[in-house]
Amino acid sequence: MRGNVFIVGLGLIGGSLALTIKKQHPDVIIHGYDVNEEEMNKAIILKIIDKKAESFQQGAEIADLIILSTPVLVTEKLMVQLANLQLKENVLITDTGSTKKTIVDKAKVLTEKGIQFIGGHPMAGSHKSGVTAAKEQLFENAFYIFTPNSSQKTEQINTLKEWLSGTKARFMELTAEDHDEMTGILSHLPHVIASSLVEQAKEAEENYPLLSRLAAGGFRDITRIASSDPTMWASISLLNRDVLVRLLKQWIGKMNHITDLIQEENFDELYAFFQEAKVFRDELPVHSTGVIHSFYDLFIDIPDYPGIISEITGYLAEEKISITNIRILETREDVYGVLRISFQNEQDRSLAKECLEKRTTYDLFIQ
Ligand SMILES: NC(=O)C1=CN([C@@H]2O[C@H](COP(=O)(O)OP(=O)(O)OC[C@H]3O[C@@H](n4cnc5c(N)ncnc54)[C@H](O)[C@@H]3O)[C@@H](O)[C@H]2O)C=CC1
Ligand SMILES: O=C(O)C(=O)Cc1ccc(O)cc1
Repeated sequence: MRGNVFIVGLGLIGGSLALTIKKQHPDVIIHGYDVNEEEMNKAIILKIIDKKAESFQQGAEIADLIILSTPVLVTEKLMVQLANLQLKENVLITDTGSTKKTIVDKAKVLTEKGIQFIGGHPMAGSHKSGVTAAKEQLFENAFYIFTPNSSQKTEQINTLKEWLSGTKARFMELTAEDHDEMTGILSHLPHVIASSLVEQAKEAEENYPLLSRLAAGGFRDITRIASSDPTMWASISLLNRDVLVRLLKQWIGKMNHITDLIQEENFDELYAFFQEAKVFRDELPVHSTGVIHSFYDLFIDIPDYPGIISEITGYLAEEKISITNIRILETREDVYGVLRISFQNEQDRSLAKECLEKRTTYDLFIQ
């Protein structure tokens, strides 16, 4: 592909898409725009974009492809602005927002003027934000959902898929309604719950100052996503509010029921509740990279002795397996610690697992 790609919102998602598009289509010029001047400058320094647009209008008017990767409430406003600009005749516009129904509805302001808009949502990411977190492999193997309207031609969708082929994502088409219902269940509701668990712990810390230090294991796993950007999540909660409010009421109903079971000391029904959840959770596909999975992490139960980390990284280095991050997750009361090593992709993680299985006796696991 050739031409000008204009990316608005140079954060984790905009930056990562810029990298994948440039890699796949080296002849294109990637123009970037962000209200935060610092993010734009970082994007240039890190070679994530080729040029800073002089303004939203200037970047939009020369573009063949426009990608809106801003918080969803902002995206809707930018769509209205785009409808009033002199865009190229065949420009294709897409977004990356985590909600789709209201955005696709808003697209009428564009389609009425003959401008093509196809809603998009790369369902991979992380709790990190900003252009410095951008990476080329972010979307590899993840689902990338499109929510075209009924009048959109296959040719336009195929053109968008071609632009985005460097993501190596698995493209899927859904209605905006189905998209918002499923992401509500898998992503938006869990985010609200994760943040509320953290809030509850924060309030309890006044009486139990040791609480933060003890927060490990399960609590950390279930609340990781509470570290995500608050502007992004407040916007998502408002735009998917009908679905989210319904899901929250359903969840509160379930929690009331569980509360009753606990109060009644009803072991059998509590057992059934935990058992059903375990069976469904255990059967979720492990290697998929939907909303549920976003990292290529390998966890290693290591003995706590000096030199252990260099021993492990040494084995990986000898087999030329690169790592992107390394962290001791928790120091437990017993002898073992858990080392988490992150890799760029599934292949590197499998090679690492094989390498360490061969060379060590430590327990390895993938979440
Ligand atoms: N973070 C994630 O894991 C995922 C996020 N998304 C969606 O992608 C979009 C972008 O998310 P992230 O990249 O994570 O956010 P981010 O916070 O890393 O980046 C968003 C960028 O938009 C910029 N921005 C805000 N208002 C603007 C405006 N009026 N004009 C130009 N730039 C503006 C911000 O300064 C920021 O640099 C959101 O709609 C989000 O719902 C989709 C999939 C995953
Ligand atoms: O960090 C995680 O696990 C996420 O859930 C990332 C994420 C955030 C928003 C999306 O719309 C899709 C993926």
